[in-house]
Amino acid sequence: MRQDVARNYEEAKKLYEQHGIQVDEILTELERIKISIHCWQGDDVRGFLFRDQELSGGISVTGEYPGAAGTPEQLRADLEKAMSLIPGSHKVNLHAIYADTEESVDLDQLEPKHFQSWVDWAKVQGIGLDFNPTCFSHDKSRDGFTLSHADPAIRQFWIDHCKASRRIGAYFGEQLGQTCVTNIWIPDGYKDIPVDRLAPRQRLKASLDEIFAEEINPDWNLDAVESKLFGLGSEAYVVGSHEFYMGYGIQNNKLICLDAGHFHPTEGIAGKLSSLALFTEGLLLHVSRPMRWDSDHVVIMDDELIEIGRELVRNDLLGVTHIGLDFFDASINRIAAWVIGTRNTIKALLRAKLEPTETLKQAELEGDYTTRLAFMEEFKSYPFGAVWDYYCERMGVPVREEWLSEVKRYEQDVLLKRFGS
Ligand SMILES: C[C@H](O)[C@H](O)[C@@H](O)C(=O)CO
Ligand SMILES: [Mn+2]
Repeated sequence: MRQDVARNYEEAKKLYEQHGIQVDEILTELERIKISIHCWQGDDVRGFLFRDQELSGGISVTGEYPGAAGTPEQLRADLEKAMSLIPGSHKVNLHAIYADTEESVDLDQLEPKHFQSWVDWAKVQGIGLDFNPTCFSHDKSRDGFTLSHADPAIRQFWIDHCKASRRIGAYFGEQLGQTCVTNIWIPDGYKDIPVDRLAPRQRLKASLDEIFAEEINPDWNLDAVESKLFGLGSEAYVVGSHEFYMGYGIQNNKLICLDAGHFHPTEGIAGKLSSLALFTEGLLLHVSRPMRWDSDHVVIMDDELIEIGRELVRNDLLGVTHIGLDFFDASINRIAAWVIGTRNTIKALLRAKLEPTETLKQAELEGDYTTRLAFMEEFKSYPFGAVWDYYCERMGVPVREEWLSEVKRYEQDVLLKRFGS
């Protein structure tokens, strides 16, 4: 243990302990929190199944930073490098297009065997896997509709893909001993104002009912549904809106996924957690950063992230919340993107845990809003950074910005040597 890090930690601890905040215990709790790291930051959401398909579905990756992973082996190596710089043991979130197979197989025919290399790898890493059907970047989603498509044959293709995805998720859960969350997001929607908003939603509801009809052990797989307000090309209407999935999820006992970029530009998700928690058995988050639109920028320590951390901690929601990341930036080193976004997410949780929650709640209850405001403001400059540094050192990952030189070295030794970089 580095002496400067240990010394700063001891000083910080004294300050927090004056307020009854048990820092050592908090660090033990922090170790247990898993963040689901999204594989798609590593290759700009291209996947391996259909390398010639353009990214579609109203999402977009911009930037030409060299070194994107081009094979499953490269993507896994990059994830390993990122995870070696992030404290704790986490999960990796896969999309169906990341199947690792020589077979030419379409989405509706996917089986667990097409992901065996991922499972083997996850076992070696000691991590869990999460999963997502890929309802975009495919010939059958070219007109922007999938599970709500008016053509029953196309709809059936996507239903079968989602059914296959749940079985793959269950296989992950069973093999790895960690529940897999399989999250359904579809891009379906209209660019311009529709006449019939109801019929596509009726079809989506019927498709979901068929997808979820098969009973799957909830210890292996949990289903989630992800809403959206608008996308590129679906500005006027999205079938799977927040209201739609909130209703569906509550009625059918599914996790409701809140993506931080899927609401009105100034609308945050933090304030929604306490309401949803009262009516659902669990939540899934896609921690992202919208900038003017659902731009999926790398997560930074901004007000929204701090507030999400606080809501999870203050309301004791960490036990029922699956925290996933969802951003993709190709204008910077992709491993750095993972490291920055994941470290920030964990750091925001630590920061929230280091607040005097009981004191704040008591002050609020007593109507002493002066104390509430004073404490909230003063704690913003308490030395949580010293606690974070100690946590990183204790977990065997680089302290502060020291991780960056590792990433730069990997870029020189590995990323820039990749074909096409
Ligand atoms: C690739 C992801 O599944 C996708 O980003 C989805 O979760 C989403 O947020 C779409 O806007
Ligand atoms: Mn998302």
